[in-house]
Amino acid sequence: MNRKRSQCFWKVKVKSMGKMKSKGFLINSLKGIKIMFEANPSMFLLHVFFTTVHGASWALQVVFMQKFFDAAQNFVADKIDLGTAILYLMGMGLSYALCQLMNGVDNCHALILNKSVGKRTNGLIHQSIDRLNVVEFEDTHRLDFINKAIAGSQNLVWVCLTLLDLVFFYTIYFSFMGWYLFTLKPILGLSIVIVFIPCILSKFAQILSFKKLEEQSAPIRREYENYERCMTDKEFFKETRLLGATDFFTNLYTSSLKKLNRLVFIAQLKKNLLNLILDIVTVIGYGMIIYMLFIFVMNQEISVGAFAAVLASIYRLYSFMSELVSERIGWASENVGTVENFLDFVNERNEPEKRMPRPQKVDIKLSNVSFSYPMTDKMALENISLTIPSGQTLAIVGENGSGKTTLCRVIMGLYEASQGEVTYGDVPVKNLSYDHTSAVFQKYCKYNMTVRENLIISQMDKPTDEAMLMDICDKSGVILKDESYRGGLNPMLGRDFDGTEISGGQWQRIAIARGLFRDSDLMILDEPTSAIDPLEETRLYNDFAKICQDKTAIIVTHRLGSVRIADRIIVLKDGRIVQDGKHSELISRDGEYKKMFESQRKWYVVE
Ligand SMILES: Nc1ncnc2c1ncn2[C@@H]1O[C@H](COP(=O)(O)OP(=O)(O)OP(=O)(O)O)[C@@H](O)[C@H]1O
Repeated sequence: MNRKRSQCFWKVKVKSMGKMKSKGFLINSLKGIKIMFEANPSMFLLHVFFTTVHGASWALQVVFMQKFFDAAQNFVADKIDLGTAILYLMGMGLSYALCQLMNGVDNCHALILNKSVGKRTNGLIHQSIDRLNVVEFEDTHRLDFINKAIAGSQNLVWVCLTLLDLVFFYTIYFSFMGWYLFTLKPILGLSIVIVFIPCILSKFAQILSFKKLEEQSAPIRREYENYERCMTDKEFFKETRLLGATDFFTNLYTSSLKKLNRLVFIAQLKKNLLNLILDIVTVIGYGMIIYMLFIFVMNQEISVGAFAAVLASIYRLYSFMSELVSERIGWASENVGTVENFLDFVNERNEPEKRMPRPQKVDIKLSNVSFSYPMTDKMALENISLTIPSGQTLAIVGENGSGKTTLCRVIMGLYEASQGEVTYGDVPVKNLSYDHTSAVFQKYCKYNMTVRENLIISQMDKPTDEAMLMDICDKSGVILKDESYRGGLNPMLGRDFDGTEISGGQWQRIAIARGLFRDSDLMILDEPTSAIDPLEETRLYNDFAKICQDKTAIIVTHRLGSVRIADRIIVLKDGRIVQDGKHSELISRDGEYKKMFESQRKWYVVE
């Protein structure tokens, strides 16, 4: 059948498949087939038709081959004329041509079907990802599951096509051959089955042993891929080169690779030994079948045409059987787990959550809020009670790891509190959408797009004009007349698409401009100024205070020189609020804030 289309997908590595509780190939394939049918019913039915004709064309070829050889023998014996013999020859030629044509049509249509179904599966995956709670991305098991679901969305078509081919191609061909051989001589049908049994068993043994190999080698592969990244990845290689650590990583890489090669070598050795034994059994089996055929044809129990047709078909039967078991079913059974993940993932929540628009000009209230990240018992936030009146500028300060970023995310509703509640007015934040909220994160995105697109992406539906964008750039410290921005708002940023690479500080300013562009009633700056010098940071925060005059604003920073613009400062320590007040109040009391401020005093001129 030569279905080359699946080859590249067989290379997909599925990790920890053995740990997955699978509902099985049949049930998942049937569910997947339903999705394929719904994606494009006419194309799906056309594919079933092509596959059936393709299967039947191989059967037809066997019939025409027998007919032609019999006709040739009859022509030599003067029983039929040349015209009739040529007709049979043409019939055999046409059946061969039909086979090749259907092979091409079937494979090509499978690719087209894959594209069409791919649109639907990608759409389903994107919808499901859009519905995820952000905190789920912090859970590595959950991330693993999502990654497998994404792989499943790509594998679904090929896994389901395996079932369709099994029913509409292989079953048609094998049933015909079984019937054909049995009607010729029952012993022939039986002998072929006997020769195939060890072949099928050995293929299954190989699948199992390679599955085991995949499980054993997955952690080693991750290990050496990590060492390889440390030497070659854009993010790593400069520092690795500077540290002179390339040899160190090369040694680690080589030793992991050795471990992996050893595992693969043992598995390959077993496989080759098994194949050798199998080949011997098959050759003996073939020899016996050919001997039987010879005896039958000599005794005139079967015709010369039947002898030739069976001889030609034995190899094809074997190769189809081997292709079906080791390649198609082998690959499908390895990857059906990912399809199951995909089906589970897209069915998790059928209805998109309906969230209300976020109310504006209301107080934000946190009542006894605690939060812990997935896969850890440690509380990142503990029993936080806080009311942020509408229009207040609140600064959150504290040492590294005290919970500032986590608190911002809980306030925005990106993370749901493990205990307690966050409300906007009277409405729990979990029932609200993210509109009227703007945030610039510590780890902001560097979109490889134009300056204009980098800004307007925060609110695509907002009408813009050049002057407004220029003004926002100005307030965020994006100096468009700088060399980097030749072309004003239009130059492409980032190297991915041959754009201009700008400095870390410039990227941060672009991120701030993006945050400012979005219409918002709540604005959060989670330390987006680490790559900007302190004086420029102070200027930015002063501008920010003016922009946020009628908004609720939350700023997170380590540099206490900037927090004086805030109406109120809270100090976090180990996930708890330890101080709360204005700068002038906190500086006059002994406590965390004063300690932090004193240690930074040398940076600032204190009025
Ligand atoms: N993804 C995560 N999974 C588990 N724990 C996390 C995760 N992210 C943060 N934490 C933990 O939660 C606590 C609070 O982290 P958070 O990032 O909120 O602190 P922070 O005050 O913003 O730190 P920094 O000043 O370094 O940005 C820390 O103990 C941190 O180790």
